[in-house]
Amino acid sequence: MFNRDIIAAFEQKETPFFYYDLQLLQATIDNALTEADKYKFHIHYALKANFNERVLQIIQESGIGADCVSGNEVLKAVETGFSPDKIVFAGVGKADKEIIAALHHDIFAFNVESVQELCVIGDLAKKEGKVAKVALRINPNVDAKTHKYITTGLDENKFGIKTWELNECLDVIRNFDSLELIGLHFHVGSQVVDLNVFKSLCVKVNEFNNWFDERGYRLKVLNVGGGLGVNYTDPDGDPIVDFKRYFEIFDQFLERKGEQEVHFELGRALVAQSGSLISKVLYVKNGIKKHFLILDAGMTELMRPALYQAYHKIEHLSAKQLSEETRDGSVNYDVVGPICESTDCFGKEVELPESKRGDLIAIRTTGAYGEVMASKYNLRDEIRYVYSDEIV
Ligand SMILES: Cc1ncc(COP(=O)(O)O)c(C=O)c1O
Ligand SMILES: N[C@@H](CCCC[NH3+])C(=O)O
Repeated sequence: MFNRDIIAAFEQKETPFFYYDLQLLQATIDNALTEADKYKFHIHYALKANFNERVLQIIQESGIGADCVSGNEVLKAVETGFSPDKIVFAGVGKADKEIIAALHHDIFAFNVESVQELCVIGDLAKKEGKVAKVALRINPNVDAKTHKYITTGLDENKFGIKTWELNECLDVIRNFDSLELIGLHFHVGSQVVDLNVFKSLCVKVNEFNNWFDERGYRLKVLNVGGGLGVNYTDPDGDPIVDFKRYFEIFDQFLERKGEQEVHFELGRALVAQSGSLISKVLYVKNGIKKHFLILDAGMTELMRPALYQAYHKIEHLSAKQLSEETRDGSVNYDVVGPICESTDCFGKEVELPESKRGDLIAIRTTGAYGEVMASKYNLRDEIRYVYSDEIV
């Protein structure tokens, strides 16, 4: 991803910053759309993964819809130009003002997460003189086989409606003229790399689809959520995920009835590989048992390692500028940030070329859940970013 010219340009920039490869982003989107179009599948982009202005603009221009989890994300999607009839609003704790804002924008659908929320949306829509289109988010109890902190579709997770509450949901919907049931929504978790998980999800979706059909509800939309994982260990070998296989699975295993639409909410798979966090070595600390590389980026820029012990590939960019002969040997470093927390660590015992103050380091696959999860802790600088078309 990084040639000599790009690295030379990085050397002139103030670090840390997020670098976005917009060409890779475009290629990823194009590939996802090509594969989804084969089956007339609809893609919504999960804004929570990254709402950087230019990233979002490119996604909006591709015609993909928006999956939002807050009133502000709905507003951001509208401001960016996503058509309201392609905006869905999910989230386990929608506040009244967020629901009202979404109603005013006549969004495509609310993905409803509880019986109580259904009543609140029904009430608010009635007061606003609107009909809210709703999809019921059912917790399918499918194990996403991912990190326990990012699994969402198990009975013990807070998300979605439990199956034994579905009759009650139908009662509520029948009681409100201001509610229109348009579909079902599922999401099993994030960073799912075992595609068999999606086969199991399809089986569950079919069961629920039948359940509703038997009760006279031929639903317009089956929304199967997102969660498709990316390759964190080999970002250059595997820059675009296998959308072909992913969508094939849903075509093969999902039993659509009549004209039912299938909707996806992809976040990470669309944006993760196009982002890298670029940082400089501030200090090299050689201890008795450990060697530390202290970077100018920390958990405030990229929280995933501290939060989920997530792996991100760490690359020594300055060494790439040197010829083979002039490179020093390698050292195992704990690569850490400047934040006043011991969990502020990007990787332990990472084998890297022997490093010095000022060397450039790239932390890869940070286009998803990087910049958006940044914090001001320790009163850190605002996040900086650099786009590929600004430097080449
Ligand atoms: C309901 C819902 N939809 C979509 C997504 C997007 O997930 P991902 O970035 O894993 O594709 C998430 C996050 O996991 C989610 O909770
Ligand atoms: N933020 C998480 C994923 C959560 C996805 C939203 N449900 C991550 O970095 O992997």
